[in-house]
Amino acid sequence: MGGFETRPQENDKAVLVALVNRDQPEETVIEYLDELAFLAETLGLNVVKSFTQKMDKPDIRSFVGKGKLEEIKTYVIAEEVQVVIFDDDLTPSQLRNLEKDLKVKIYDRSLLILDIFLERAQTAQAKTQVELARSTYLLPRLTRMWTHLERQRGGTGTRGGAGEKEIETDRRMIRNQIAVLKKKLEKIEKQNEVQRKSRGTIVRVALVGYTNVGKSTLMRIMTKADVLAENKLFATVDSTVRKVVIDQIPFLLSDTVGFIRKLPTHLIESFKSTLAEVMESDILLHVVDVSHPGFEDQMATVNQTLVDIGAADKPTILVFNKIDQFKTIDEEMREEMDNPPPTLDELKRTYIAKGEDASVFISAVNKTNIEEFREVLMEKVKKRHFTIFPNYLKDARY
Ligand SMILES: Nc1nc2c(ncn2[C@@H]2O[C@H](COP(=O)(O)OP(=O)(O)OP(=O)(O)O)[C@@H](O)[C@H]2O)c(=O)[nH]1
Ligand SMILES: [Mg+2]
Repeated sequence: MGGFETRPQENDKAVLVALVNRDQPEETVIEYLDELAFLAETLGLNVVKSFTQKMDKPDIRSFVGKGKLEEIKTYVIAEEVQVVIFDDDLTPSQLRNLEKDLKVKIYDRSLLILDIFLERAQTAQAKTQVELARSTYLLPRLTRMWTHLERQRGGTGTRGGAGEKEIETDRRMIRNQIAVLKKKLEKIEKQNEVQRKSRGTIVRVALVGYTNVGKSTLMRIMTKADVLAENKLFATVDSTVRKVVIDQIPFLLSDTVGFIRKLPTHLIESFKSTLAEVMESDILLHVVDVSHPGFEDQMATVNQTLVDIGAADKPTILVFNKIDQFKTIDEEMREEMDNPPPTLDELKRTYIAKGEDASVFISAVNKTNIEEFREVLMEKVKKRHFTIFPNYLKDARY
């Protein structure tokens, strides 16, 4: 049959390609590649190898240098690799050149994330948002291959290479599609706004955090609701809001899409309305996977994303999750190391000393310290609640 499908097939063989900064430590590089592999595996791909090149800036023509490209090409042919995934966004011309040189599906980080979102989106709103972000991303990147792919996807199915004319027709089609999606989204957003307003004044708490840290698991514990939690990146793409009542005080708890490094900007842009739950909330629960070696980087990414969406100044509780998985290095080894990683106790002391935010250390899966977490949360919820309703308990009693 020949031809390519738009999206990689389950179990397609994939290789990863990333640039390494001269001053990046080895562990960071491994972590970043692991994350890219996790993204690819979330989409069902079979990652067989990764290539890195020490370079501060990508090559204008082909992202990696000539020699590295040859090396990748040799491997791709020998091992019958079907997809090559680049860790950074490719420019339209890099994409074209790489397609020409490697003759397999070329993906980049953004497109991978967009496709995961596309697969995961449940509600009409999330679906429309992802389609919009994806179309906006693809518009300047239409190549002969993509045009061919998108046509197959849309069922128009032209066989053989598409010409410049067809690319132009497809551009027009995608532009129209973008306009339609935008209108659709506006309509959905209006409905949602009405819904959000009709909830009245009630304290609103939002779970935020890097992807896969345990937000949905915590949501499930707090609400006993059936929320999907999975060891996959971006298990949650839609927002869920539930009412919780603790100590007679009601509040709304929302679970939403997780953040990640280099989240495509189009995606943030089109997810702004989903993130409205975060923007309009009174209190943030910033969940952190403390067992992840890069958790502090992840926290920085989350904080930056919160700044980007204008939600950085809210009262926040840092919830350090997965303490059951936290790896401690034994004393003897620790003494021999120049710069040993902190123990859990040291971490606790550091974050308590920082003191701007409340912090708790829990295991959502083992339900460790959940009581303490509830107390810290309720203290903040009550404070907010009584600012909104100074007479609440009095009214309730009499
Ligand atoms: N060991 C351990 N695993 C946990 C804990 N909490 C959650 N997990 C696991 O971590 C994985 C991700 O959990 P989720 O609740 O889906 O994470 P999330 O933050 O909602 O992830 P996204 O929706 O993908 O952003 C699942 O496999 C959970 O079972 C914990 O306290 N300890
Ligand atoms: Mg989730």
